[in-house]
Amino acid sequence: MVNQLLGISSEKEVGEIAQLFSDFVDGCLSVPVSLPGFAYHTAMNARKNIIGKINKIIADTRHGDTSGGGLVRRLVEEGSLQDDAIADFIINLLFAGNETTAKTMLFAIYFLTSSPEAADQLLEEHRNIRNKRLNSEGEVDMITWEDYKSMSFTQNVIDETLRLGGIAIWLMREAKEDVEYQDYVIPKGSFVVPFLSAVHQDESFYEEAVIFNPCRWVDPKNQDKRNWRNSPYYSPFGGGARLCPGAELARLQIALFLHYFVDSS
Ligand code: HEM
Repeated sequence: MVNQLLGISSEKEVGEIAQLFSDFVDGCLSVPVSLPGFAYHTAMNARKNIIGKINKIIADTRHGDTSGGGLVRRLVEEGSLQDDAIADFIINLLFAGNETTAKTMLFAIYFLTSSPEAADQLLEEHRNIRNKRLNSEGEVDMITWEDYKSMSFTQNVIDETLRLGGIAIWLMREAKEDVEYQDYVIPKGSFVVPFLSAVHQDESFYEEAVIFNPCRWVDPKNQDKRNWRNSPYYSPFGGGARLCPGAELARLQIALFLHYFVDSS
């Protein structure tokens, strides 16, 4: 993510930003006291440092540096956002796309450890892909888009992980007008919390809903539920105008992580 957004590839600098970012995330959920020694204070300093690094890339771009720079550089070249909006946008993307994807990877491994059959099937899929990529010198070629598209069981594992262990448990909304729902009226201005995981784990939609079973997604009766872009039964990436713009990227990252993880284990 750091590489794609900021165009930074040196391991040392990526590590430094990862640390600053981790300080920032920790402090965002702490008591907001900005005094030395408090997590919030550390977080605000970390945010300032990250913004400093983004501003340097912006300045370098303006001085004609065209090497690297990632999304920041693209945004400067496009010229449609003010500098402070670029920095906020990048921090937002780091925030929205970092923990979510990493925790989903963690959950996938957690669920697989208690489901040896699914783990074996996943391993077989990835061993087959790896064997196909073995070249005549006995080396393994880089994974391709076609390889990714062929990971059908992996997609089942990702969908099942997001169903059972989705990171976005609920969303926050405000009713912009009175809304009638069954026998209720939700008055304009109400704070509404759609509880995604309650739907994802509802026995009336999913048999043995609390069991991790990636194969449920090949069952014909679940096909109409599966489309995460617009299914009312399955929305780990939200829906409508605020549908997660990073969903495809996240799925790709998780699939690649699983590929290299199971292949090296
Ligand atoms: C497994 C990983 C991810 C999950 C489960 C996830 C989930 C979600 C959900 C449920 C929303 C909707 C929030 C709402 O409606 O209030 C959302 C929004 C968003 N996500 Fe993700 N996300 C993931 C990965 C990513 C990645 C990788 C990025 C960017 C690189 C990203 C960027 C965003 C942004 C910018 C929004 C706000 C969209 C808007 O309000 O218009 N997400 N995400």
